[in-house]
Amino acid sequence: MTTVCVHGIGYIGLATAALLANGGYDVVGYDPDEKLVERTRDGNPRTTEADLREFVCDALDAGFEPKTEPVQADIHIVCVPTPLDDETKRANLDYVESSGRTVANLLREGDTVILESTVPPGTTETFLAPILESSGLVAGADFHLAHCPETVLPGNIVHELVHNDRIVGGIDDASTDAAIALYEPLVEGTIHRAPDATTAEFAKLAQNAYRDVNVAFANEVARLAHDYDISARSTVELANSHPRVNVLQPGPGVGGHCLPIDPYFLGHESDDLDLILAARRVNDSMADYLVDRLEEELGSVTDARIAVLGVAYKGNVDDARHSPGYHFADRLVTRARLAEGSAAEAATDGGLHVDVRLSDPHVDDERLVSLEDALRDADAMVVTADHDEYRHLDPDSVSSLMAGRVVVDSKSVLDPSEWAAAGFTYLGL
Ligand SMILES: NC(=O)c1ccc[n+]([C@@H]2O[C@H](COP(=O)([O-])OP(=O)(O)OC[C@H]3O[C@@H](n4cnc5c(N)ncnc54)[C@H](O)[C@@H]3O)[C@@H](O)[C@H]2O)c1
Ligand SMILES: CC(=O)N[C@@H]1[C@@H](OP(=O)(O)OP(=O)(O)OC[C@H]2O[C@@H](n3ccc(=O)[nH]c3=O)[C@H](O)[C@@H]2O)O[C@H](CO)[C@@H](O)[C@@H]1O
Repeated sequence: MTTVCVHGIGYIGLATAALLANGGYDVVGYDPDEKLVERTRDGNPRTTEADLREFVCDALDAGFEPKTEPVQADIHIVCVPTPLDDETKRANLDYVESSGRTVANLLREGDTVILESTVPPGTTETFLAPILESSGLVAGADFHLAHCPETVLPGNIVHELVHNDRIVGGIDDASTDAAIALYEPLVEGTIHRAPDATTAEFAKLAQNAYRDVNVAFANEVARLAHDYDISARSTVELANSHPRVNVLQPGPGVGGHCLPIDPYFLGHESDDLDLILAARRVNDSMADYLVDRLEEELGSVTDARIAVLGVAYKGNVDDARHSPGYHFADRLVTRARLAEGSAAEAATDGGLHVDVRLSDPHVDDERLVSLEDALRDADAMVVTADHDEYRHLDPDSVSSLMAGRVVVDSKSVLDPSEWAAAGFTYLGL
């Protein structure tokens, strides 16, 4: 039986390991995080996606072994984090480097190494290959090496893992063949053969930058529509009746640990980011824009009590990385401080000058309070994630808790006429 060692069993690695184990491969999932390994081994994986939980439990029954030690294997799959360095806006490849060294120590002639982490163009060939070659083996000649980017959508991972198309790019044809042979029996989507690993890396980043740019377009349209005092939601719906137009939905900004990061990777060895950087700026500025809208209504946010509903980066997920909700809360605090003094004072001022109550039914964080505590005596309610729970909020019950009657619905989850009928000033995007 073909043996596989998946390096990193976080969100992507765990699902990939489970897919392979359920498909008949002999799979070890190596992760240095002892707690993660223990709870995964106990059938309690760190996920709120019910079908992923079941998928992992099936994999454990099929022999999948989570371990804190890596093992030799015919195929090594690297699924480690690739965060963005906030200062330099460059990819931090430290985890890829250390994982590469681990694999180099285990590598045997004829093995295959697949990098699934999202990386800047050129990483597989010019960064990972030399690290693996410290084993004394030569990439292409002695072992196969390919990039196979992951494109699953959080919230729908098990379905997309099987049904999405895949892009596979090896450092040579034999490497591409070896990687395709691994996924082919398990995947129902089409497997696309990239001309090389760098093209596969680039294509993955282009997909995420494309989506980020398109959300930025929707956000700009929403801001323009407001200037004409018309509804962006209706505008987008009408514009999308054209057969070749599909404007996305405006929102409080773009979160998660892919879309706000991956577009910068495209500029790793190039100065030519322009539109893509502008889109990043537009999306990041949505939090300030929402504070502006709130100030237009409240006069000032200083000393206001604001209930922020939803700190997950999008609806019905528990992930709060690069969360628009938290970003909005930070901008509220900064604005309230600025109103109290100079920018220099604001930077050092420990006082808050605004009472921000954060709430989210999906996220586990000690800063969060219950929905009722967030809304009690609040001057305004701001929805920043499209959780299903918020679609069913009853305006009369909310009204009985709040002091003010202002609602900002940045994700279009509420019915504007229903909230207006209950006496609220409804601010949408
Ligand atoms: N989450 C997504 O939606 C998504 C989708 C597509 C691609 N990606 C990409 O996949 C990669 C992994 O993302 P994720 O969301 O699974 O991250 P994650 O943080 O959930 O998991 C990464 C895991 O790697 C482990 N790890 C760190 N160093 C290691 C090492 N040297 N050896 C073995 N394990 C190590 C960590 O302990 C962690 O459990 C990233 O490059 C990400 O950009 C993520
Ligand atoms: C190209 C693509 O599809 N890539 C996906 C993406 O996954 P994701 O979960 O990050 O993607 P989204 O669901 O788009 O959410 C991102 C943010 O954009 C906001 N948003 C979205 C649509 C909209 O109309 N208006 C918005 O405002 C939303 O609220 C949230 O904050 O990256 C993963 C990792 O690489 C991929 O694997 C996965 O395929």
